Amino acid sequence: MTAEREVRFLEVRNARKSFASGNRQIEVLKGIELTVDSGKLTMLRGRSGSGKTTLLNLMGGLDRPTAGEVWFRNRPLHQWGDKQLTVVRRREIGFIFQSFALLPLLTAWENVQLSLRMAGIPRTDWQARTEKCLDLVGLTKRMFHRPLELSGGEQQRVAIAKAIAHRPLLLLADEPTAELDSRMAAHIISVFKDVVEAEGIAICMTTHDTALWGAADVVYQMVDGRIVPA
Ligand SMILES: Nc1ncnc2c1ncn2[C@@H]1O[C@H](COP(=O)(O)OP(=O)(O)OP(=O)(O)O)[C@@H](O)[C@H]1O
Repeated sequence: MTAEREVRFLEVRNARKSFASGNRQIEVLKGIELTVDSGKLTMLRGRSGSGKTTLLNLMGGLDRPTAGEVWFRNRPLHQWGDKQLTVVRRREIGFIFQSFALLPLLTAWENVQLSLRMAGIPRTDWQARTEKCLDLVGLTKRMFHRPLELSGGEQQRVAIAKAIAHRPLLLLADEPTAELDSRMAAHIISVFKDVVEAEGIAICMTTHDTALWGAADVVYQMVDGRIVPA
């Protein structure tokens, strides 16, 4: 009898990723083992070039490993084609990148609403969900401002509201605090903790900001394409 495998929310198993550089292959991920759970804030720390973004891309189905496995809710993303990955990304995953990715001519409200429209959420749900998400990130009073009328931290909070609006189960954030001062960065992390608690989702973010690690439920440290004890 074979033992049943415990199913985790997101599992990366012995993942490798190489890129071609001229006629050489550069191995950027060298056998990554990692799990991410719902209701937890997970941080990936490591120097620039250690492979954090490459790993995040595998976890979010933006790219596939050269070898190894990525299981998301017990489904093998490493075996999936582009169409299936696009569907899972659109429905179940939210992304936040370093640059805020807000549309400059739209208000905070309109930016969040746009992501509901893109995700195919029924129009009748837009108002309540937009209000809820902007409230969760503490921007109720500024929801009719355009990005340029908001501070960097406020813009990033709009980006969070936008990324969680369609109720993803997993939120991936690549250096979400890199362009913010330490006070704003701490605020963004407290918003992440509120989102984890209020929505019960999993958040995995990369950061090299030492001051933030203490707020994580789980920290993985990356060195040169490998996970080492944090
Ligand atoms: N598409 C690609 N083609 C070739 N090399 C790549 C590609 N993507 C990433 N790399 C290389 O892989 C290494 C790791 O990059 P990655 O962006 O994952 O690191 P990182 O830890 O996120 O760094 P940073 O903190 O600077 O964003 C780098 O040396 C980078 O040049």
